[in-house]
Order: sequence, then C-alpha cells, then structure tokens
Amino acid sequence: MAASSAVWSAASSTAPPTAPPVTSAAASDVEGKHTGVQVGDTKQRLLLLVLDGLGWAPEGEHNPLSEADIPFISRLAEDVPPTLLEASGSVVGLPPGQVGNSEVGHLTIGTGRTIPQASVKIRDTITGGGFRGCPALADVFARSRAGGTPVHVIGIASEGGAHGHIDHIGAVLDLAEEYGWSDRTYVHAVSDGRDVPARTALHDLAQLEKRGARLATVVGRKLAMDRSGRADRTESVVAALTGANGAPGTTGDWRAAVQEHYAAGVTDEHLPPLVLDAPRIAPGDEIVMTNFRPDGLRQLATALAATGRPLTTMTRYSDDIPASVVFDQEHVDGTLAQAVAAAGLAQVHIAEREKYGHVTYLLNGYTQQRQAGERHIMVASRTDVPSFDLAPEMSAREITERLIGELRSGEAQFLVANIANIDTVGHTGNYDAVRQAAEVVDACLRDIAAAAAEHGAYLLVTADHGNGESMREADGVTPSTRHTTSPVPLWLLGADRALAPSGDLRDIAPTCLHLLGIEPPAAMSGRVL
Ligand SMILES: O=C(O)[C@@H](CO)OP(=O)(O)O
Ligand SMILES: [Mn+2]
Repeated sequence: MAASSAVWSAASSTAPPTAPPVTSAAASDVEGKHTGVQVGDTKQRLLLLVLDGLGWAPEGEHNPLSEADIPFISRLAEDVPPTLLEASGSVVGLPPGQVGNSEVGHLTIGTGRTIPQASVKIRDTITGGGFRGCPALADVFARSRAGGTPVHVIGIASEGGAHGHIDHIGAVLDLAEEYGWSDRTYVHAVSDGRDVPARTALHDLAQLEKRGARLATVVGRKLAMDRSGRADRTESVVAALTGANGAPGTTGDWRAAVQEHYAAGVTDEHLPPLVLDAPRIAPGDEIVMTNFRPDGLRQLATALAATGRPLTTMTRYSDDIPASVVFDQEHVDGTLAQAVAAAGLAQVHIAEREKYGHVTYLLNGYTQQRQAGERHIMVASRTDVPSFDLAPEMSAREITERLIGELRSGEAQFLVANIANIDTVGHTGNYDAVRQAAEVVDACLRDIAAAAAEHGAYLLVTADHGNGESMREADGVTPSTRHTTSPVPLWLLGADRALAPSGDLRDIAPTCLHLLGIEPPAAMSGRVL
C-alpha cells in the first residue's frame, strides 16, 4: 500500500463512540492556500500533540501498527488521509537522508524553520581540515602539553549520527596526533545500539583502535547517557571513569567481554562499564565530550564538572554546566512559544521526563526561558523497569489526564504535549511491545480528542520523526531499534477545513499560529498548511 494512502487496519473495526467529527470538507485554492479558518478566528484554543516516533509507512509485516488494535487512528486515517510531513534530512538541518530525531524534530516544530545542526557544522569543519582551527579544542591540547596531563575523550562511538559520531572522536584523535599527544589521549567509548543496530560495538571499537584510539573504558548509553535523573546510573559511570569507589575491576580484553555480554543477551545500549588497562580520569585531567546533542551526556557532564576536572563539550549541554564549548548554539528568536505569548495567550507544555526537554528547551529554540503565561509540566517517567518494552504504557495515561484537566480548566489557549511511547518503546526493538504502545497511545488520543472537541479546542496530531512503524532492519529479521526517514502524519481535528496534502515539520508552527489567529513571524520559513 502506498504510504500516502496508508490506512492501518485495526483488529477491531468498531469506531470509538467518543471520536469527534473529522471533516475533509474544506477546499483549497490553487495557490495552496486553504480556506476555512481565517486569521482572527475566535476559537483561539489549540492543542498540538506530538506522538513521538509515529512515522507513516505502508502496512506490512515490519509495521506493528498494522496489527495493532488502534481503532481511533485507523478511523482517522480512513476519514481524512493525513497530511504527510517530511521530518528527516535537510529540512530539519541534517545531512540529506539522515534520519530525523526528537531534538531536531521539536526544534523545527517550535521554530518553524530549518536550524542548521551542529553535526553538519562539525562534519564540514572536519572535512575542511579538522579541529585545529577550533580554539576550545586546540586549548585543551595546549594546556595538556604544558601541564603534562592526559586528555580523556568521551563520546558515543557509532555512526548513528543522532547524538554524536565516531568520526568526531577520530578527528579529536587526529588533533592529539598533531600535538604529539596521542600517547596521553584516552577514549571512553559509549556504545550505542539505539541509533544503529543493537550489536555494532565490536565493529565500532575495532574501527576506533584502527584510528589509533587508546581505549580506556566502554559503557552502554543506557548508563552513560541516562537523562531520566537516575543518579545511580550516572554515579556508576563516574566511578568507572575516574576509578572512584565502586569502580569495577579491569576487564582484560574488550572483545571477549563484549562477546560474553552478547551471549547473555546484553546488547550495546545496555553494556555495563568495561574498564580496560589504561589510566582513569585523574583530578586535573582534561575531558573532551564529543556528543553534539546536548541531552544525552548532560547528567554525566554535570557530575564530572562537579569533580572540578576541566571539561570541554562539543556543544552547550546546559547553561548550568561549567564547560568550554566548541560549537556554541545560539538561542533562536521568533519561536512558536514567543509568538503565542506576544499575542497575549497563555500556554502549557507537557511531557513525561524522557521527553520533557524536547517540549520545552528544544521546542523553544534552545532556551530554558519561559515566556509570560508559559507553564511547563513534567510528568514522571517510570523508573521501575529496566527497559520500556516492559511498560509500553509508560506515562501516557498521566499525560492524558493532565491534558484533559488543562482543556477543562481553559487556562491555556495553546497546549503542546509529547506522548513518547511509540518512539521510546520502538528503541527497544520489541515488535510486540510497540504494538501494545500504539494501542495505549490510540486510547489516549481518543480521550484527548473527545476532550478537545468538548472544550472547543482545535487538535493538531503529528509526530517528530519515524521509528515504531518499521521494526525490522533491511534484512527483514534483525529487530530495528532506530529512527526512520518516513514522513510523519498531521491531522487537524475540530476545524471545518482541510490541510494541504503534504509539507514538512517547519509548517507546523505557522499552521498553529494561523489557527490561533496570530500572524506567523517573518523568520518562520514554514507555510500555513
Ligand atoms: O533516545 C534518543 O536519545 C534518540 C535516539 O538516539 O531518540 P529521540 O531523538 O527520539 O530522543
Ligand atoms: Mn527516539
């Protein structure tokens, strides 16, 4: 079935009684401008719901959504084919063909334009001659040589490209060589298994060694890149890296250790710290973190900076972390949140902890600042399960209840929320759990849509990137844990107008503003759909 006409068959064909009317009635003129809601419309309440990781792909055996019992979404898709939005590659500031992710997805949704990503600037810097022209990195090696101190490079060591890239670690090693400091530069590799297939560390670590890396530790991103506030995870990594109390003993051969973990069913993302035969990070040693995406290493950076060791990070992970920054990211002005506030409307942003930074810091253009009338609500993420396939419902119900409460109270005219299940469970590679996640999301969506209809709010339903709609690698067998380049759907409920049939993530903010009766800022390059 063609993606543009995909309708996932629901196991149950009964339409939910609470489904609000969905209309495909309004016409569009030849210019691609759509009649229906006009600027100045008085409804002036809108909920933007991001169903994280819901890409739109043909039905098929690799798509758990085609087997899921999701009557609400199925009926929606039957009544109104969704507008399909591009959510990967250059429209979201990434290299062409690169899968989208929640960072660039929310950033593009909230700013209504393409924000060129640090990953592209870094890649261009490397191909243009390497890091020697980057003062923050050159200073690291100048200081180390002068003081005789080692340099420790920490970063995700894969070709995934969502949080960092193995080549960026390689480029730091090249710089070490230029400074004659290779012998004193050590790599603490974070194994991925989430943006690449689940067992690629053996290959990636071997690549690093080929590039001359002296491997000091290896640890899975589940621990090293925890962003759920699990201090125990972060502390265990700090202990392994610094040799503090609680550090595990030295593992002789990383190949044998990784293979042993594979045999026990532990894949790259979940590898416990492997401590190799190399110096630990001593007080005064330089630390360089190569991840460019800020959220993954934020907790570890905070913890290591607190030990007083000099820290250099590829981008600014947080305004609160004392670090030299190689590629600083400027705040973006003229965002959706700013335009809503400037119009005198109140807004609320809601997500569970796993995606809270996405609907706040990233959606608002790399700032933790709130506008007048802007509230943020963080719903707790489950911490009682080692992996979310064991709790595919995650915290979707609580988010739904908060949203319904907000719709009922009428305090905010603009509401934005993220429901993380399809993406977060998608990363576990567990096909059946994604099916269950989709069923939970569908039931929540039904209730949210009913509340939006009852309280007179437009509802825009969309996603930030694809993931859960394709749960097998190209071989048709290996479970896929990663994002996709699928377009994402966009539906508008509660308005007597249709959306344009296609667009991209930049178009969401102008469309929201238009529905709220606000002129989109000129800086937004997206169009009203
Ligand atoms: O989990 C993450 O950090 C990424 C994948 O690396 O997913 P998302 O962009 O959806 O947050
Ligand atoms: Mn994801």
